[in-house]
Amino acid sequence: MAAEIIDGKAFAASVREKVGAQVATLVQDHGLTPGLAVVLLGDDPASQVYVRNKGKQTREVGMHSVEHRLPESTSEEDLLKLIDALNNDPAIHGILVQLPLPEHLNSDLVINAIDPAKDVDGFHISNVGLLGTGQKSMVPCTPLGCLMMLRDYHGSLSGLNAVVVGRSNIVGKPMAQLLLGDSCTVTIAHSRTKDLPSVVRGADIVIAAVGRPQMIPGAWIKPGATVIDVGINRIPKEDGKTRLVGDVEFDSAVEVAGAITPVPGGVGPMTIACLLANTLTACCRANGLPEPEGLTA
Ligand SMILES: NC(=O)C1=CN([C@@H]2O[C@H](COP(=O)(O)OP(=O)(O)OC[C@H]3O[C@@H](n4cnc5c(N)ncnc54)[C@H](OP(=O)(O)O)[C@@H]3O)[C@@H](O)[C@H]2O)C=CC1
Ligand SMILES: Nc1nc(=O)c2c([nH]1)NC[C@@H]1CN(c3ccc(C(=O)N[C@@H](CCC(=O)O)C(=O)O)cc3)C=[N+]21
Repeated sequence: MAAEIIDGKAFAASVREKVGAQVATLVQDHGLTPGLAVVLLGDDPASQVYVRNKGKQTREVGMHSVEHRLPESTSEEDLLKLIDALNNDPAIHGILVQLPLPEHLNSDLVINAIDPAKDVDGFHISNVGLLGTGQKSMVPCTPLGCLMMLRDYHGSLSGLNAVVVGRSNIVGKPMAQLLLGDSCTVTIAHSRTKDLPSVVRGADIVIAAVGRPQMIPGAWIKPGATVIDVGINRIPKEDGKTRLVGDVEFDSAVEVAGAITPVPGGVGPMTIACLLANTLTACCRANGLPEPEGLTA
C-alpha cells in the first residue's frame, strides 16, 4: 500500500487563509496592519525566488511587506544599522534576514541584533532559550510547519519515536525541541551517527533535514512510518535543466511509509505560511492582543 501524501501546498493555503482572516480583523477592529521586513544580501538566484514568494504571499494576506536587497559586500556596521532601524520602526512587526549570510559577516551577531519580539525566524538566542525551556517564544518557521502537519495527521504525537536527521540551528535542533514538547521520544542523528539506517528504522516519525539529495531510501523506513522531508536540493535533469528533490528517495519511501511529504509541495510552502503566521503573532503580542488561534506551537 502506497503512503498517504501529505499535501503541504494545500495545508499552507489553509494556514494563509486563517492568517488572512485574522489580519482583516486586526485592520478592521484595531487599525493595525502586521508588517514584515525581509533582508537579502547578494544575488543568489534561489534566495531571490524565496524572497519574491515571501513578498507576494505577505501582500496576499493583507500584510505590509518591505524588502531590503543589499549588495553582497555590505558591511556588518551597515547591516546592523538597518536592523536597528527596523527594530525601531512601529510599522514592522517581523524581521527576517535571509541566511546564509556572506562569509565576512558574523551571522550570530547579526541575528542576535534583531529585537527578539520581531524575530519571526525564531533564531535569536532568547527565542532559542525560551523554546528549550518550554516558554512562549517565536518558533522557527520550518519546524513549526512540520509540527503542524504532524499534529494534523496523527492527532497526538505522545510516545511516538521520532528521529530527526540533521542538527542545524535552523531546522534539526528546534524540530527536536518541538517534538519533545509534544512528548515524542526524540533521537537526533547527524554525520557522525553510527549505523544511520538502523536508527531511522526505529522511527515512527522521520524528519529528514540533511541537504543531501535522496539520501534516505525506502529500505531504511519502518513500514507505516510518517516521513517529513525538509530537504530542498536542486539536481540536474537529463534535458540540462534542474529539478527539486528532497533528502528522501521519494519513489522507494512512498511504498513503505504510512504518510510522506513530497518535494516540492511539502515543507517548503508551509515554511512561508508559518512566517506569515509568526508575523501575525508578533503583531498581536506587540499590541497586547490575544494570540492568533491555531497558528502557534
Ligand atoms: N523546506 C524548507 O523550508 C527548508 C529547507 N531546508 C533544506 O533542508 C536541508 C537541511 O538544511 P540545514 O539544516 O540548513 O542544513 P545544514 O547543512 O546546516 O545541516 C545539515 C545537517 O545534516 C547532517 N548531515 C550531513 N551529512 C549527513 C550524513 N551523511 N548523514 C547524517 N547526517 C548528515 C549534518 O551533520 P553534522 O552536524 O554532523 O555536520 C548537519 O547536522 C537542506 O536541503 C536545506 O535546503 C532548509 C531550511 C528550510
Ligand atoms: N532566515 C532564513 N529563514 C528561512 O526560513 C530560510 C532562510 N533564511 N534561507 C533559506 C531557507 C530555505 N527556505 C525555503 C522556504 C521556502 C521554500 C519553498 O517554498 N519551496 C517550494 C518550491 C520553491 C521552488 O520551486 O524553488 C516547495 O518546496 O514546494 C523552500 C525553502 C527558507 N529558508
